[in-house]
Amino acid sequence: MENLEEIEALARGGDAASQYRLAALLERSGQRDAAREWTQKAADAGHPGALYTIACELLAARPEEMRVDEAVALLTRARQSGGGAAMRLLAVLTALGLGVKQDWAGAVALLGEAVEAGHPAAMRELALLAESISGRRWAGAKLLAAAARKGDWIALAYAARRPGLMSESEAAMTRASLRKRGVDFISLDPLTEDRTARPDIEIEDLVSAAKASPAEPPKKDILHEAPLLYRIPALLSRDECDYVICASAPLLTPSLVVDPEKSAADHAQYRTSDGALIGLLDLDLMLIAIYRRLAAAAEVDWGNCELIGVLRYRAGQEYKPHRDYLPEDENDYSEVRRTGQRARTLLVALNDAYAGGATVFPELKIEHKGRTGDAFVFENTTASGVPYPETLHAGAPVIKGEKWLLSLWCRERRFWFWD
Ligand SMILES: O=C(O)CCC(=O)C(=O)O
Ligand SMILES: [Fe+2]
Repeated sequence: MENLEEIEALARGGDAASQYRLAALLERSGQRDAAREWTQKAADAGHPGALYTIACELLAARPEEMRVDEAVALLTRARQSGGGAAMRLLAVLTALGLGVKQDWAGAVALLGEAVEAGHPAAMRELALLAESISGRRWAGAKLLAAAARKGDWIALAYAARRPGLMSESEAAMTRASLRKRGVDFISLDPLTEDRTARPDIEIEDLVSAAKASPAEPPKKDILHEAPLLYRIPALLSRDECDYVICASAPLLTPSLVVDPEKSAADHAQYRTSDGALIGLLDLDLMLIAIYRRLAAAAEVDWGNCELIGVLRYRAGQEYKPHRDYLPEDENDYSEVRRTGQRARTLLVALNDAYAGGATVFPELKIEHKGRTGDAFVFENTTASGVPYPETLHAGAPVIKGEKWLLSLWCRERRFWFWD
């Protein structure tokens, strides 16, 4: 039990760690204004956690109110006093080119710093990123195991199914406790494949592996021309798909869609799945590397993409027939004019252990159901933005199991919300 009076006395005495602690306790008991004041005091005293908290608030604002430069200044101060979370967020801003010059290698170096500072999520992120970019499976095993030992739940989920990273009994216990905590959206069953690990790989080598440019997407398999529809098998690996699922699972809410009758975002019966949008503060370098690969697969500039969406359909849930281009009415039209239409849609099957749930195009007589990691891309409009009504499509009802789908809508022109 913490003694609130004692913490408060220390906080009043100017101890930054106690000020930050007190702010957290006040926040938890709903005293937001008092919490904010103590966070500010702790930040003024240079506490990295407090500086990071305020920077996140500045970045969570609506794009036109986002104070990016101030956030970068706070994060830079936090980084100087060893704040791993700040280093990790600076890495994201550097990869995006938001408030700082865009620089992938510089971003990975910042992530490496966060790893050296012992930040558990950064350790898991670098391990999986290096594997993903270099294609060297298991290369990050040792770092992943270290992140798991520090309690990072995503690292635990990966480590518990990789043979040899934990003892059998430890792995079984970990799996049971993850299931109890509701982590049942990815399979925790041990993998059977051979381990080709190089368990001695060092952080430095992982950092340099992760700095490489992403590989070109594999070849496409064209299903229809004008409107163009194509498949790219195995665009993402299973580990990458599970990463997207883990990142979005805590963000799921009942879906919002633009109802074509009302042209307003509404909790409609139109789409009955749950959905998540991966926003700025949810991103990390692994997700950004995936994002860039998705844009390349959809053959659009990354800046033209909307946020990555993830949909989870349970048995009986569906996405009724619809078109992805935006209705040209007063609500959306100025935005459509600025960014262009939703010219292309990219879908990636994040899992495949379910029945039903195909994506169907009744007018084109095309039905698609991907294996885990397969991408499916279709044009919604001509190259000059004229809608193709025959792109009417639906996510058929799931009959058994859960369907997890990544959905990315791509505009004709630049879309980044924070532009
Ligand atoms: O669930 C599906 O298969 C279709 C999803 C979809 O149409 C969309 O995300 O725009
Ligand atoms: Fe759609």
